[in-house]
Amino acid sequence: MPIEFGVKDFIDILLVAFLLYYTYKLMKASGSINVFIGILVFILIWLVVSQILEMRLLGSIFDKLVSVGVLALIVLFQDEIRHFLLTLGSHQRTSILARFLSGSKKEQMDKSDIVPIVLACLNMSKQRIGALIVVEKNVPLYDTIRTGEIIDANVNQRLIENIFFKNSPLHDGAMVISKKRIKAAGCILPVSHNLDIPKELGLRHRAAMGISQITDAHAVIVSEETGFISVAYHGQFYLRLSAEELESILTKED
Ligand SMILES: Nc1ncnc2c1ncn2[C@@H]1O[C@H](COP(=O)(O)OP(=O)(O)OP(=O)(O)O)[C@@H](O)[C@H]1O
Repeated sequence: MPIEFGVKDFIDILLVAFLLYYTYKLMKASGSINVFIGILVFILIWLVVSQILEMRLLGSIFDKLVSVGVLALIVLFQDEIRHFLLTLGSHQRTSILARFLSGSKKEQMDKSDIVPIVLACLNMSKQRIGALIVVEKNVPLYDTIRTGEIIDANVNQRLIENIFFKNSPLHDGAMVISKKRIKAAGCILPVSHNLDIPKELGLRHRAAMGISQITDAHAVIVSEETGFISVAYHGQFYLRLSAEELESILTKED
């Protein structure tokens, strides 16, 4: 029987390849690449046992494992799946639809909101005051805001510095800036388990990376140890930034 191969099959293969590549990238970023390889090896053995060798007993055991395995994978990779869906939902084209459905207006940060953040970071960097500031973009940060103390104030350089001052009760944890307002401080962020993060970067950096992997927020870090200013964005670090570089990253549209 001749095998028909049309444009539809080509697109089908291309989409599967893209899906596999994206899964690989997500798992690499979250440090679970070995699980990805394990799954591939399992699928390969399953195909050989049940399709090529046609071993019925072992094949039926593997079939059962595969049907339960899909559920297990959803539980195991809920963060990665969430990130994938968030990335889809926070893409510029789909965010218009998301905003329409949620009824919230887009409030773009302008220079007058970004400059106080940059100046505060610069001052804290000089004084070696540790800070972690998450700037919301398209994906709402309600869950993160709920873990901290609500402030709801205008973005103000002195207020930012005051909050992160060592003896301030809210200096621990992250500040969240949303819709041109300092919404909350002392917030707890999800810590990234990525094994590729350099050992010298501690929990503050890992927490910034964590939130940048599951949302499209900018997470600005001022290191207490070195005074360096860095940003985590879309699962990538931009380290040792100057004030100008920080301003340009925060101003940049997706
Ligand atoms: N999950 C988290 N969410 C929010 N803030 C966190 C989280 N984990 C740690 N932090 C903040 O980071 C601080 C600890 O920073 P740590 O010294 O471990 O990190 P670091 O990346 O080495 O930063 P630094 O260079 O400033 O020392 C905590 O005091 C806390 O304020």
